[in-house]
Amino acid sequence: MMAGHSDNDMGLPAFDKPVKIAIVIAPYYTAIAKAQLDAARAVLDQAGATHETIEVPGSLEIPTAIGIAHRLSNFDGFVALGCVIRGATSHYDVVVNESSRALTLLGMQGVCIGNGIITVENREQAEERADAARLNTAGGAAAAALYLIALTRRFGQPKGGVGFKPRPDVIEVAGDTKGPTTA
Ligand SMILES: Nc1c(NC[C@H](O)[C@H](O)[C@H](O)CO)[nH]c(=O)[nH]c1=O
Ligand SMILES: CC(=O)[C@@H](O)COP(=O)(O)O
Repeated sequence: MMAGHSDNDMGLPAFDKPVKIAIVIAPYYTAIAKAQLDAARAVLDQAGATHETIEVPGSLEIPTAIGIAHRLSNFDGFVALGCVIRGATSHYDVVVNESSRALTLLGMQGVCIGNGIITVENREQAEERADAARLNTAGGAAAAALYLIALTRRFGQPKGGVGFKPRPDVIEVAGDTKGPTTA
């Protein structure tokens, strides 16, 4: 799986338990969005992940939608897809900088997100990056989300005997340990 200008084909991680992904897309430019969606879905299907698609009006709403879905549902990770093309004002910088910053902040809190928001100067650059047969940035974002999920599962495995084990006859409720159960 190679994407963007990278020459490193890292392949895709393998999973022994199902992976559930949400693709959160801002279809601001419909043809670009379709190409991105097809590219991301192809990679997720190749990895055997299940996925559903959530649409929002613009890229600025993508982080909020991911935050809501992460808090209220049970996705293992997210693929953020959008396309931001510079216009005549500084609004481009707002959309680009704030959407990427918010996605990074969510990632630092442990949310597995592949960022496939295209940020470009013109339509031609957008088409080249959305095309799975060319730079395939959406496929790369899907792969990135899968890698972060694999990393979470790798380090999230139960530790082998490190630290104290709770006594089987004791139920701890929010730090207030109850005595042996009689149930
Ligand atoms: N100009 C682009 C936008 N702008 C819309 C914002 O993302 C946002 O939806 C609006 O400011 C309301 O909060 N969005 C894109 O995804 N791409 C653009 O080129
Ligand atoms: C990226 C944008 O927000 C852009 O489409 C807005 O265009 P403009 O700066 O000409 O208002």
